[in-house]
Amino acid sequence: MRPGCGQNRARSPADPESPLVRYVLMPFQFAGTAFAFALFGLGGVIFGLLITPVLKMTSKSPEEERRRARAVVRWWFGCFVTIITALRLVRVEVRNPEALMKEGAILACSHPSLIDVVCLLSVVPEATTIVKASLLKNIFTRAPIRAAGYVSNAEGPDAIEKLARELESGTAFVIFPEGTRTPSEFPEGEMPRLHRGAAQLALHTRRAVTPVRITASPRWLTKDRGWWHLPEKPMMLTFEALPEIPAAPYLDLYNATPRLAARRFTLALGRELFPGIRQPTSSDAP
Ligand SMILES: CCCCCCCCCCCCCCCC(=O)OC[C@@H](O)COP(=O)(O)O
Repeated sequence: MRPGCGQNRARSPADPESPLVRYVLMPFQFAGTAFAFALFGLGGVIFGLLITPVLKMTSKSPEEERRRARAVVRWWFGCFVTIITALRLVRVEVRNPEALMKEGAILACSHPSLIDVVCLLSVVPEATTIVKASLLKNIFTRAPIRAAGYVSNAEGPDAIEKLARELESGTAFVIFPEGTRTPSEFPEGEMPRLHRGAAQLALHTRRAVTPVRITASPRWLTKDRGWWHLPEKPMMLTFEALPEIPAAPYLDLYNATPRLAARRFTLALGRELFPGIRQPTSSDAP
């Protein structure tokens, strides 16, 4: 037996990792991805021109309008994931979907790829999220974001109350505590510094946070490389909801020093999202 032949197993012609399939597929993947992104943006424009007015005219309340807008976004994101999966660029594994379906859950996630948020919002039944303020100025994304009532990261403390009401009504909240995509490499072996919004919301509402460890391999649609750097084999995107971090053990501290409680809570979250990676130094300073 040749050494290492376990790793170099013969590939069937249909194997998406075989070089032949890769070279035949690549032009289709390239064109298909460009098409899917164009479709994504076009969807955002059509949303503003057609869907928003229709939702306004046919919904009985602003809540219903928002719920239906979220359903449209969810469906559209599902279509996008289907296209990208059909192009053999991504494979999705959701380890415990039931944890993502829970009403009123705070889902705090790592963010290895631009597409993980699209995938997650296509899975969670009724969800809100925080978006970069710039997306509210972008003509391709602003209409659906407004209609779906997603929260801008430029909003102040009022957002906490708004989100607390949403959680109360059963809406889940998807948040990426890094505030940006997870870097390809951790500088100096330290995990990124996490924002404390998820912890603050959990402590304010006395709810648990569900850490959702999202991993991607090989990485694609990262912050440092354009979408045209297609992955050599389908990116395996894995979603794993971990045991909830309850708010209760932090509430006494929260009543005395809210900032410190939020910091400690966030450290616990970081340990779950990035196991074995060192916390940023001085992040537990009072
Ligand atoms: C016909 C239906 C049309 C629907 C069109 C959908 C377009 C809606 C856009 C919703 C945006 C989803 C939320 C994204 C959250 C967000 O803010 O993502 C930014 C980060 O990931 C990346 O940040 P960075 O790594 O710093 O670039």
